[in-house]
Amino acid sequence: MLSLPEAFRTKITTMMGAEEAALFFETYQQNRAVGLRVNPLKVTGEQLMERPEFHLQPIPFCQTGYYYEEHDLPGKHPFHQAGLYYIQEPSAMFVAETLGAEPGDHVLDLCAAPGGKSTQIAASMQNSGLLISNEPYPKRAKALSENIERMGITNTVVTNETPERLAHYFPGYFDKILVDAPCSGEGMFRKDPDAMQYWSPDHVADCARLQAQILDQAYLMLRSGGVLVYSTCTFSPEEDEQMIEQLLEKYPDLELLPIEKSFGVADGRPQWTRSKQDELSKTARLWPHHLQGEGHFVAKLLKKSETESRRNKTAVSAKPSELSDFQQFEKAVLAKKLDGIFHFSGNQLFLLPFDCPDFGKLKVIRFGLHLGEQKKNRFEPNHALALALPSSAFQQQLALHYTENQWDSYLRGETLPLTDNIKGWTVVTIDGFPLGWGKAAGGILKNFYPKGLRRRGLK
Ligand SMILES: C[S@@+](CC[C@H](N)C(=O)[O-])C[C@H]1O[C@@H](n2cnc3c(N)ncnc32)[C@H](O)[C@@H]1O
Repeated sequence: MLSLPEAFRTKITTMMGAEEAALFFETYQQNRAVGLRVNPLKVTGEQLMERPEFHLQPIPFCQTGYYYEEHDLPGKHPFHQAGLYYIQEPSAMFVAETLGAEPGDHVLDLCAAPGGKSTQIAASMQNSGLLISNEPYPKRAKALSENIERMGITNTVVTNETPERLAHYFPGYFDKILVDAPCSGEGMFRKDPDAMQYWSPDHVADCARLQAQILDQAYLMLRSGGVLVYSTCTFSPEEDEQMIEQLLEKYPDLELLPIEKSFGVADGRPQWTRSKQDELSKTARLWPHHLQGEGHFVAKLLKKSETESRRNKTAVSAKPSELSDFQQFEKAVLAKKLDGIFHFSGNQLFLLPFDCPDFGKLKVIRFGLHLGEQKKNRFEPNHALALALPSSAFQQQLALHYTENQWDSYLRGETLPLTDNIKGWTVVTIDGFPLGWGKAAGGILKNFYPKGLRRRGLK
């Protein structure tokens, strides 16, 4: 049994009443449910359910979500490295479902690391349109960028910026914005007991102040007719219904949209606000005593007025003469031609979606698909390229199988023996799904699995 902060217990009991509070506290004596979200850019849920290594049950409030059993250890399976799924707390999966991003949209995920929701949003956009996935803390932005890469996402620019600087570049630009705000984390005490150490009524108030500032910038960046989703993983009304109450008072052109609720997803609680207006029950709460998942709050808003947008230039294309080494590589190694804006950042070549804007002086960690590096008179592919395409897009592959040991050696960075007489860049696959690059010469495959991702003792 977790020992919850006393002030938290008292607050919840006052808010809910003794009867409901008892049901709520009871959940802290039970194990939490664990989930993974299948990556539809690469695989279907049915394909994974057929595998004997996994014991999956659908999560009813997320189309691509599944509960797994703890002993399945999906984080250690090579399919994880191949980006076939993202391990994610089940309730968190409801948030991106609510945003409803579609192919062709311009979407901003303003507080995005480590990327659970961004990877879900990009999947629902089927890699078409533009997602800007932002995180202000550099280390967290790096983890976000790695997850975007692992999941084979190509329509996303990862930025490491403050909301204020982004708003300067992108006023009135986005069709959809997600603010999955930094919060007091009350809903994650079971998942992350350390969060209890930081909890205090003052911390709740500090979080609420920061959330209001972030929302001001998100509002500026939303176009007229655009949709803003705000979410937290906390129960405190100051960060939830009261935050939305204040937002609606400050911006009368925002309107709450209904959220489809079933399978235990509950209404927001207007009775925990000053105005008690019914409208606030359109927001959603996910409670651990109502469903198999942790605590979350979600609100969905529509912006009705115009914000003047700025004319963004389009990202700069590489000159045809700069692309000759890449084109030679493309012809020799890939089975299909790539299309989009080819863009150099230093000597790194990226492929951007066609209408991608110029990012000026903003700090960008990843521009769309990282194709590789222009070396002296040759082109070297990036890991991201192996993970973004299906195995059929490569001319040569070394096919590894889960039931054999070689995949473990590959992920540790070892060279692999070859039986075929192949030469040059080769994609390494695990049961047909790309894992990374190798380069064949003299009967062995030199390992190009990125050093930073190599692990010891995966099994
Ligand atoms: C709840 S977490 C986001 C989780 C993420 N959306 C996901 O699904 O994986 C909130 C994030 O907001 C970031 N953050 C903190 N201060 C911020 C600010 N002023 N503006 C934007 N993001 C901020 C935190 O570093 C953290 O990564």
